[in-house]
Amino acid sequence: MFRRPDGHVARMLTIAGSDSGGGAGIQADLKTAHQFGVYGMSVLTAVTAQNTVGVQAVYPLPVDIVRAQLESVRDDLSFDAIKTGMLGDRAAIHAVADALAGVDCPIVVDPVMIAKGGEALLHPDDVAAVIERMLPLAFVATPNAPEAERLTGISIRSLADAARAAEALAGLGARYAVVKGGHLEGAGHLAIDVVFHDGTWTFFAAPRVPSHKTHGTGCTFSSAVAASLARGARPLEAIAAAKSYISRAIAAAADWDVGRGHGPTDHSQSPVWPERMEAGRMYLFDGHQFAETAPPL
Ligand SMILES: Nc1ncnc2c1ncn2[C@@H]1O[C@H](COP(=O)(O)OP(=O)(O)OP(=O)(O)O)[C@@H](O)[C@H]1O
Ligand SMILES: Cc1ncc(COP(=O)(O)O)c(N)n1
Repeated sequence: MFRRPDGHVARMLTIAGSDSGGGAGIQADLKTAHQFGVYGMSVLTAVTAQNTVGVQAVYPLPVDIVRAQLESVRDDLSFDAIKTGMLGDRAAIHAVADALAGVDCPIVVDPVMIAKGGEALLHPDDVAAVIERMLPLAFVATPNAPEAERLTGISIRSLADAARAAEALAGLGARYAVVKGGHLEGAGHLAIDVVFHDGTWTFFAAPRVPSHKTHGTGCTFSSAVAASLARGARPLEAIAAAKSYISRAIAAAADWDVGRGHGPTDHSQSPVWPERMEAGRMYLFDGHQFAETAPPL
C-alpha cells in the first residue's frame, strides 16, 4: 500500500451502490483503489441485481443504515479522499451530504443517474438534490455527457458543448468539473474528457477503443481520481492518471468473454503517473505515455 509522506497508509472511502456483476459500483471502486495501492472502504447506499446485460432490480438501503455505516468508518478510520457514486434517492443524498459537510479531504462526486442499459439509478425528481447538495461539496465532479446535460440544462452534442457544460458545473460549485467524453461518439476517433477549473479548460484524450466492454467505466474513472488524490496527487495529475488507467482497462478487456452484454473493464492495469500537467493544454495518452497536443478548441 502507498504511504503518504508522513508514513500513513493512503486510504479512500467510496459511498456508492453494489453491482452484483462486479464491474461497476462499489466493486469497481474497491478494485481500483487496491490497484492504486490505496486502502479502500465502502458505504453502501443501494443493492442492485445487475449483470452486463442490464439492471434487474434496485433496492435502496434505509437511510439509517447508510448513516450508521458512515459513522462507523468515520469514528475509527480516516480518509485521504472520498468518492460518491450511485446514491439512489433524495433521502440518501441528504444523509450523505449532511455527513460530508465539514469533511476536510477532497471529495469526488460522480453523479450517477443512468446505467449503461438505460435503467434509471436515480429518479429524475432527485436530480435537484444532487445539484443543491452534492455539487457544492465536489472538489472534482465527473458526470458523463447525459448527466452533465441534466445537471446544467445544456444540450451536449459536441466537445464545445461539453466545455460549456463543464464551466456551468463549476458555476454550480464543483472546483474541478470534468465532463467525460465516452458518450460523445460523434466527436471522432478520440475519447476526450474536458476539465474546467478557475477559468481554464484542460483536455485529456485517448484513442477511442471500438469496444462495448465499457460497463463501469464511469465508476472506475472517478474512483481512480479519488485514489490518486488520496495518494496526494495534484488535481490535474490525478485526472490524468485516471485517464491512463481507464484507457488501459478498456483496451485490455476488449476481447474478454465476461458476460453477454456490456462487459466490465480489466481493473488489473496500472496507471501512468504523469509529469506536471499544465492547465489550458490538451494531453493525448497513447496507452504508454502522455503527449501534449494543440488544444481542440
Ligand atoms: N470506447 C472508449 N474508448 C476509450 N475510452 C473510453 C471509451 N468509452 C469511455 N471512455 C473513457 O472512459 C471514461 C468514462 O467515460 P464515460 O463517458 O463512458 O463514463 P460513464 O458514462 O459514466 O460510464 P458508463 O457509461 O459506464 O456509465 C472517460 O475517461 C472516457 O473518455
Ligand atoms: C451500482 C452501480 N453504480 C453505478 C453504475 C453506473 O456505472 P458506470 O457509470 O460506471 O458504467 C452502475 N451500473 N451500477
